[in-house]
Amino acid sequence: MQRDIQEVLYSEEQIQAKVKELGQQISRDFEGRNLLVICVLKGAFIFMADLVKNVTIPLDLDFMAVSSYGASTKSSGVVKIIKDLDVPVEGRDVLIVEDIIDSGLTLSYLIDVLERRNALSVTVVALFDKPGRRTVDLEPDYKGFTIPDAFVVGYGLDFAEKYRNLPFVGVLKEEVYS
Ligand SMILES: O=P(O)(O)OC[C@H]1O[C@H](OP(=O)(O)OP(=O)(O)O)[C@H](O)[C@@H]1O
Ligand code: HPA
Ligand SMILES: [Mg+2]
Repeated sequence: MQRDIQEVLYSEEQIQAKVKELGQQISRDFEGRNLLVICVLKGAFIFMADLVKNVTIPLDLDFMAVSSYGASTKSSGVVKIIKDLDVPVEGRDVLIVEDIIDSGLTLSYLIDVLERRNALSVTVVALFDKPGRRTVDLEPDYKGFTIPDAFVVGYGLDFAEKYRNLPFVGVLKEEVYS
């Protein structure tokens, strides 16, 4: 697995430090609110687990699974809901937890869905932001790292379902997917 990585962008330690910082910020900003944290599966599962351990205020959790990449390094452009939320979002302060914003299509679709369901507020935390590839104008409210225009894997992020279990994030060698 490690042999397929061209370059490590962020180590496990760097990621953990950033996640802690984000958790503390969110704890302060959402104090006294009716917080519902939504994990966007599958990619965000590790980030979500580490993040909520660093949030010190009460919260509810739910999961939504969406997919648009499949076994490609480019978005299909079609965001599919594979699993929907179990709870209504009406009147809730919703925090969407994403591993990465690339084209922005997944997030813009999700924000639209949650707003149409009358969430009180919709906020986004993304660990990685790849602004160079954006096709939809969109900025996360909380961001971990800005990354270059390369396909990355690890810490939940996959290529064709592999590499999610790497504890760091790195650039995948082009020969692996071309
Ligand atoms: O900004 P975008 O171009 O929409 O890309 C970001 C989305 O793509 C990935 O999900 P993917 O569709 O690969 O599903 P997965 O999380 O199950 O891997 C990633 O986890 C984000 O949800
Ligand atoms: O760079 C990426 N890596 C893995 N999954 C992704 N989904 C969008 N961009 C990426
Ligand atoms: Mg994926």
